[in-house]
Amino acid sequence: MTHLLSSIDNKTALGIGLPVALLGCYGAYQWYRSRDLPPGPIGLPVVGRFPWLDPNQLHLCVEQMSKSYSDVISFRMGSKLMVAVCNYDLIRQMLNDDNFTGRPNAPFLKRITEGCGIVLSEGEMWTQQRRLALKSLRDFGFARTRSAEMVDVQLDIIFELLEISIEEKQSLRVLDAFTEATNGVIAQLTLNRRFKRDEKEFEFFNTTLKTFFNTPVVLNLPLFFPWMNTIVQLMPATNYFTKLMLKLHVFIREQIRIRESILVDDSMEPECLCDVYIQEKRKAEKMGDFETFRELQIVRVVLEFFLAGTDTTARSLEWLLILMSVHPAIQKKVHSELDKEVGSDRRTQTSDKPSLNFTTAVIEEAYRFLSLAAVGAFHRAKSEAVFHGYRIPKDTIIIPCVYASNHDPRIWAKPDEFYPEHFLDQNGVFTGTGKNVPFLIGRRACAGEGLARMEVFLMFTAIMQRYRVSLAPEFVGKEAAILKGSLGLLRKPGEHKLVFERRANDQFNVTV
Ligand code: HEM
Repeated sequence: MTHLLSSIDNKTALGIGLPVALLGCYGAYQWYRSRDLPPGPIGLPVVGRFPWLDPNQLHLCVEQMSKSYSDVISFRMGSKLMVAVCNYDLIRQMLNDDNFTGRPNAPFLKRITEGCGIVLSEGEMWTQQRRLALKSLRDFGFARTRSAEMVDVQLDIIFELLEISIEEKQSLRVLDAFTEATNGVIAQLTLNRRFKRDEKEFEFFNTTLKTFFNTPVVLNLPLFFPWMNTIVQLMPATNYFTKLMLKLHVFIREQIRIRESILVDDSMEPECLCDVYIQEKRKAEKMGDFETFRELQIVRVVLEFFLAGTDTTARSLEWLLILMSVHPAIQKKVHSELDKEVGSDRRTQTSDKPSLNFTTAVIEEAYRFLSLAAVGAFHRAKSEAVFHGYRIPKDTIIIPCVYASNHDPRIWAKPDEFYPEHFLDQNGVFTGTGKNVPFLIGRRACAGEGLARMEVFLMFTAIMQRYRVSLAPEFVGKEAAILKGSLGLLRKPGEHKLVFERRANDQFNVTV
């Protein structure tokens, strides 16, 4: 009997003691792992903070954690240590440090890119490709006259669509029209090609790009759970999306062939980014270097300008029109300024910017308020470092939280309101972009900022010159949900449609 009792006691003791001991070990391990790290919430074994993070509103979760802990916080997603930086000065300091210019190792994308291109590359390869891409785009009038002419061509197409919607008294989702327009601009800049709207090749390209933007999140999970890599590789979706990307590669390769056949003589003036790369490739090969400008490199750079430069710009325009619909008084002030400073017998030009203080402030405020790339693009610590007094281990994933910085009440008078006065002085003069970081800052900042700003300014002002925009009646009252939207790679507005009206009368005619 005594023996039986003592055996029950032992079992009970084991039943309670073992979990307590395991928990104690886990706690001690966590404590050891997180010594000197930025403060932050503890997560669960294996999954880390995943169960607490809403991927559709990740920017708000990060902002909330930073309010509870500090401007620099750490937490785990799966087995990966994440450090989020939520303060302008610290973002600036971090992104100017070469150690934080790495990119996380996303296995799905890495298999496709093989380290080529700009967006995911690192080190010497990245520096070289980025410098050349920026230089060649500047040389073709990047953000200057030539690109402005390309925008004009695209505007004609947008106006055609808006006119049809007015004639047919239909409400409209504008995103597709803007995506086509921004694709058109990039096609001309990178490939010197002007696609026609209904051209089969362009339709295929547009649709494939659009599908790729909807790559399921699960394909990128091995970034946080490396043990999932093999499982994800075997999934049908991986196969489907890899094939899709390779189709885009084939399309760009065909375009490179066309440019190569035109560029027969090396002394010919390059006409687009692709030409510059072809000439550099030929030069390098003459010197025996077959790696730096191998064809995949050119393919990736061109494709990345489409991937990074179309949806971003198109979404900014879509959001701007939503904001004008939700704030009719602000829209009215934009109309008045455009009428007074530009009139109705020509389209706006970039040179009009200095006289369009209010409109420029509205655009800048939209960039801030939206913070389109709300959690930026992830960076990676290339080696262990001390930042702001905290230890940042090698391979930590860095989140430069654009949204938290752009909604920081220490910087912005009304952080959660759409308030163009953030960028105006007492005399109504535009004060400059200040601490607004929609394109991020530092060594890896957006390579297309100049082009994006020019496209958004010219397209938005041209539309405002002609049209008044409002929410379709069935969406009135749903403004809060539309503005809240959700976060994929970029912040998307909630379900909505817009209605356009000609502003003056049917004779209103703005010519180029
Ligand atoms: C409103 C439009 C746009 C926004 C809000 C935007 C925002 C951003 C952000 C936040 C980054 C990440 C920077 C970092 O990692 O530190 C980025 C990177 C990049 N963007 Fe943009 N972008 C826009 C338009 C464009 C356009 C039009 C192009 C090209 C024509 C472009 C090309 C790139 C490239 C190549 C990178 C990668 C830079 C690198 O890794 O070195 N973007 N962009």
